[in-house]
Amino acid sequence: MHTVIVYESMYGNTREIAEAIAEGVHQADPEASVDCLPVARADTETTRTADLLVVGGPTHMHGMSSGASRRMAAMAEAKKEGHEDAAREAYETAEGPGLRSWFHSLPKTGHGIHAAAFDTRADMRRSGGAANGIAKRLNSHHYDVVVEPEGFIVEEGDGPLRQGEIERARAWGAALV
Ligand SMILES: Cc1cc2nc3c(=O)[nH]c(=O)nc-3n(C[C@H](O)[C@H](O)[C@H](O)COP(=O)(O)O)c2cc1C
Repeated sequence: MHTVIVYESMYGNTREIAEAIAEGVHQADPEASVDCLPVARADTETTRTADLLVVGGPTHMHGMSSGASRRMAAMAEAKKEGHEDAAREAYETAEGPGLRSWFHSLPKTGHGIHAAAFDTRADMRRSGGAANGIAKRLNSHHYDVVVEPEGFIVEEGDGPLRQGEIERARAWGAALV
């Protein structure tokens, strides 16, 4: 069993959730190999070998991020005093590929392979969340999306994650295998 988790993250919250999901998969199936990769490092060779593909990203403007929203995210961080390192990381991420362009290069060869979508978001009530768009794209690449898209909550626009979300992500990951 080979699980590949691909994430996009501007401020690190989605990365933390992705890593917790990886821990959950590993706890549920210690024999499984798990790759947890930022979108810039997730090439087609890695995804080609997955038996389970999990994809997640931050919610921007009620959906998946765009080039413009990622630049906005980096600029917002740069305005905050004491957030210089986070802003630098966010700018680097904004320069790299987002999930939208990653899906363009993902071969449509998912036939029957299990998949799941998640996002992080600031407010459940206001937002449809990026996970719906991710699940739609997984479906259009012929993956078999086996659970409802899931959202994990960040307390402020840039985090931290709400208390309990790491544990919830671990349990969500464990239930996938
Ligand atoms: C440009 C921008 C737009 C956002 N739009 C939404 C939104 O529509 N709904 C929401 O719940 N959160 C929104 N957020 C908050 C993000 O979801 C939050 O920054 C993200 O989950 C943090 O994940 P990350 O640390 O992995 O980047 C927005 C954030 C930014 C920077």
